Amino acid sequence: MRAHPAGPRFGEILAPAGAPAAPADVEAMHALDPVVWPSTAVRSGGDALEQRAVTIAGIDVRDLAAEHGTPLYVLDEVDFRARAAAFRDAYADPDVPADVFYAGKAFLSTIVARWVQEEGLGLDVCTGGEILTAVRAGFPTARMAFHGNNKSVAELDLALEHGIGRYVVDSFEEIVRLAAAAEARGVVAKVLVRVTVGVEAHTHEFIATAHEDQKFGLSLSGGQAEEAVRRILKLPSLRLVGLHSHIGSQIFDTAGFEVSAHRLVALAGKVRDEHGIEVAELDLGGGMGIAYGSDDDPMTPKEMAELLRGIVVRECRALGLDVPRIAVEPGRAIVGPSMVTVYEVGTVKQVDLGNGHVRQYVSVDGGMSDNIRTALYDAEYTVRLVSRVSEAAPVLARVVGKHCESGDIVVRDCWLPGDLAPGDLLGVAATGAYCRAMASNYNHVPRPPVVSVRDGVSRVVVRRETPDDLLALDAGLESD
Ligand SMILES: Cc1ncc(COP(=O)(O)O)c(C=O)c1O
Ligand SMILES: N[C@@H](CCCC[NH3+])C(=O)O
Repeated sequence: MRAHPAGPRFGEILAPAGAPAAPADVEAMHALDPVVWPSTAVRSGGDALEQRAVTIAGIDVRDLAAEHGTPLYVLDEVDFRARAAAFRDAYADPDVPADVFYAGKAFLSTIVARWVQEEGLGLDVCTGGEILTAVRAGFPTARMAFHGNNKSVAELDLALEHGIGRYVVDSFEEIVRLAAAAEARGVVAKVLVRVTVGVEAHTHEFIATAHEDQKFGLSLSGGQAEEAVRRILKLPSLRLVGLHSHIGSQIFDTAGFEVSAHRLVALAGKVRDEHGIEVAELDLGGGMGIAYGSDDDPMTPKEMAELLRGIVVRECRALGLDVPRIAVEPGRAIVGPSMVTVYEVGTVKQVDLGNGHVRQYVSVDGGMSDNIRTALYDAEYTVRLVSRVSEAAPVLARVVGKHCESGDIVVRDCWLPGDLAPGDLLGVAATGAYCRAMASNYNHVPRPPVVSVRDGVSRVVVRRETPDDLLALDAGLESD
């Protein structure tokens, strides 16, 4: 392809220190790496460059933007279901029965809960709000597990009322609260003890959860986990079914899972020795990493399942334990890659970095209110011009939001065509997990909708908030 007449030539552009390498050619600048983008995302055919917009499930993103507005989260149903099914199949070993719970905290709506049910998965919930969403979807409550370090009495009662299948208890206080609530209802709650296994997971500090100095779980090394088992076994309204550990999120290094599985089985051995009972279930949590960029190389569900099964079986044999039922709770690994956020470009501004480089600040119509992950965790994303293809040479760019905050960054360092202009659409890949779920109304910005796409048809999953929705929360000037 020919280079843009006005700009530098492809292949001759040097990136400043710390920035990714510039794309080698027009194709690379527009490529949709299947590792990062949902499975049905492709550039449409046609020779004219403007025809080569991105389609998802056969729908042109320009049509999606025209119909639903921007910013817009586009959820690829086929991709979501395929990932859920891949987890289900990976853990479907007749010799070692296992359950896969989709972690609804990553993203939950009634439609998504229905897909999860139809694909044969269970559901991990951690608040009353998530429970009510799943209940509204008619999700079988026996296939739900209730997590959280500070479940309120009201939430526990709500869960018991709906017959939630598992309670992952996180503190001594919760054991007392849950036992009392179950007793008052005349039911027996099935519980797993959330164990802090003391693993330093290799991920961002804010999303690591099994090292000692944090709020989740009952410490293994401090003896609290064993003490929790003792207390549960004394309470007739609770039934101990298992042990649970979740080491963190966006993890690539399997060593943490291995150590965690090893320590949970060792604890199961101690429980057997002290109480003469074998725990029936071992839940190893979620946290499986996904590719946000082409360099990320996550394990497949199958590889991960084989690894975890292997460890649990081996360790149980060594201790003479029956192999318990295994569970995992992937959230990000199912919904993360299935969603793309589509933004419209507004202001484009150039800033001279003083080192021979210029940075193009590309402002979009959303930002940290629909994706807080870059600001919060230094997360990295892949962005593409999705409404057309451009032959302009790439420029070092930063995609920023519209909020009153300089840290309002969506994609910190990327290369985008040098002719980006207001009205162009950008797509940010792999925004399914913890983006809409953690969205806010900062600066009174209404949260974007989630629209699912399949076979050329789009469907609103969560509608767009309106300024009226936000104003309705304001008590107004009249106090009556
Ligand atoms: C207990 C528990 N299970 C599952 C998950 C899901 O994690 P991920 O979305 O990284 O798979 C989380 C979140 O980190 C969690 O806290
Ligand atoms: N919210 C975090 C993950 C935490 C998962 C819940 N324990 C993220 O966006 O990566």
